[in-house]
Amino acid sequence: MEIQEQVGTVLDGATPLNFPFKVVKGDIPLHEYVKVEVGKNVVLAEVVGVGARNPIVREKIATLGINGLERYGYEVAVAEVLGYLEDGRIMRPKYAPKPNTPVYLADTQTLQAFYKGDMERLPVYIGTLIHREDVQVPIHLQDLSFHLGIFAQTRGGKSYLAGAVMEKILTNTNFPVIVIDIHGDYVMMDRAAENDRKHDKFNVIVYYPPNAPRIKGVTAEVKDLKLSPKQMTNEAFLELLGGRLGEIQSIWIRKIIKEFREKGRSFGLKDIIKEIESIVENADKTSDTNNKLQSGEKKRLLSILARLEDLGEEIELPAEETPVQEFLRPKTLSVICLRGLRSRIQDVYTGILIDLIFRNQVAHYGDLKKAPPVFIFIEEAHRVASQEGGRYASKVISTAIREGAKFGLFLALISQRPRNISPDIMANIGNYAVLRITNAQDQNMIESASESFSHRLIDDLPALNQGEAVLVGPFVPLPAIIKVSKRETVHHGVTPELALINNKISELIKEVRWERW
Ligand SMILES: Nc1ncnc2c1ncn2[C@@H]1O[C@H](COP(=O)(O)OP(=O)(O)OP(=O)(O)O)[C@@H](O)[C@H]1O
Repeated sequence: MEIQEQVGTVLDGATPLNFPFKVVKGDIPLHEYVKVEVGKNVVLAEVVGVGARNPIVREKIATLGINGLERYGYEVAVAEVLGYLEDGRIMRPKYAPKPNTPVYLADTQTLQAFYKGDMERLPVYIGTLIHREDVQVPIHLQDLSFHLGIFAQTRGGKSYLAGAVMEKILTNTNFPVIVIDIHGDYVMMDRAAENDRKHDKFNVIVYYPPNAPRIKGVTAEVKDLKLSPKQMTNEAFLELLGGRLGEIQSIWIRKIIKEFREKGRSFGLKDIIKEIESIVENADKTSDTNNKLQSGEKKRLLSILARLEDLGEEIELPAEETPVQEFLRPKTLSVICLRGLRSRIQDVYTGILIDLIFRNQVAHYGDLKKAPPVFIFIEEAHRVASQEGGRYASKVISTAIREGAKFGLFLALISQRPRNISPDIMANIGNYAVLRITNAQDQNMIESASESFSHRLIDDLPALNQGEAVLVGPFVPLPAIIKVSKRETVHHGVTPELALINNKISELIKEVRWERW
C-alpha cells in the first residue's frame, strides 16, 4: 500500500467538473494527477492550471524591494475531474469536492487502475503518462474500428508513433498491417532497434512499384508491386493519365479497356498502347472510307497515345498482378514504398490499393483467410484525403472510412496538415494521437471534428515536446498525455545528425588529400 501524500487542500468554488486547490506541498506541474474524496468515492483529477499568488505583493509594494515577503506566497492549482471507478467503469461524479478536503497525489496503483487495459478489447501499450513513467497507457485495438488520426507538425514524431502502434499490433496479434510509405520511414522495421539485427517477431515485406527508386540497405524481403490496369477502375486509370482528358478521349480509353476486359485476358499499359497504335495504323491502311478515322479522331488518339507513353516512362503497369490477398497474411507488415515517385502517381497508387483491399474485404467478408481484419496506415493523408473534392483517392478513402470497419478495415491517417483533410473524412475519425501542433487552423480542424477533444487539450498541443502525444477517443480509457516509449524496431525516418555527417565528410576530404599526396 502506497503512503498517501497530501499535496493540497480544496478551495472555495469547486464544481463536479473541476476544483481549485491550494498547494501545500512541493511543486505541482501541469498534467499531474491528484485524487480527492467526494462522498464515498475517490475521484481522480488532472491538474490543468497552476499559478503563484502573494496577497501582500501588490504592484506598489513590489516596487519597494522589501525583503522577506516571499514567505506569504503560495501556489494555487486547478484540477479537472476525470472520474471515479465503480465496478471497473469510470463514472462522472455528480457532486463537487467540499472546500478544505485534502488533495492527494494520485499514486501509481490508483492511476493504473484507471488506465487499465481491457483484455477483451485487445490492449497494447505504446507509452506512459508524461509525469508518471511507471503508468502504462493502453490503447484498445478493438476501438480502432473508429479509425485513428495521427497528427503533428513536421518532425513532430508522427511516423515514430505510427511505427510503435504497428509493431504492437504485429507483435501482440495475428492481424496483417499495411502501410502506404511515402518517405520510406518503415522499410527497416524487420530489424530490432536494440542491436540492428533482424528480429523474428513478425514478417516485413517491402513492395516497390517496378521502376520506383529503391532504398539502400533494406534487409526485409523486397517484392515488385504489380498493379495492372485490369485491377483498376476506369476512374483510377484516367487519373493516372493526369490532367484533363477530353470527354471523347476518355470514352476511347473506357472502350478499349472494356474490350480487353471482355476478352478476359490480362493486359498491361503496353497492351493498351499497342491497341491504340494498331487502331490508327489499320485506319490509315484501309481503303474503306467507313473505317477511316476522321482527322480530329486521329488527333485525339495520338494525343492519348502520347499521354500513355509519358505514363509508361514514369511507371510500369504490367499485365501481371500482385494478388491483393498477398497483403493480408497473418503477422505480416506490407510496406508499400512509394518514395521518389511523383505525388500524383503516389496518390493514385494509394487510392487503387485502398479500393482493392476494400472490395476484397466486402467480397470475402467472414473468410478469415481471404479477408482477415486489417490495419492500414496512410501517410500524407492531407493529400490523398484532401478536401478538394472529386479526386479519386479521396473518394475511395471516404468510402473505406465510412463503411470499412464493418468489413474489418481499420484506417490510420497520418498527416502534418489535418486542415486539408476533407471534413467528411475527418468526421469519421474517432480516435486521435496528436503530437506538437502550433498551427491554429490545424488545431481548429481537430477541435471541430472531434467531440472528445476539449478546448483545454487543444491549448496543450503547442507545448508538447517531441515524442509527447495527446491520446483521445474511445481507444483510451481516459484522455491521456503520454510519452511515446522507445521503439522496438528501427525507425528509418530519423532526422540526419548534421554534426556527425559533417565530421564524416571531413574524414573523406582528408582521405582524398592523403591519396593525392
Ligand atoms: N518518442 C520518441 N522517442 C525518441 N525519438 C523520437 C520520438 N518521437 C520522434 N523521435 C525522433 O524525432 C524525429 C522525427 O520523428 P518522426 O520521423 O516520427 O517525425 P514526423 O512527424 O513523421 O516527421 P515528418 O513530418 O518529417 O515525416 C526522428 O529523428 C525520430 O527518431
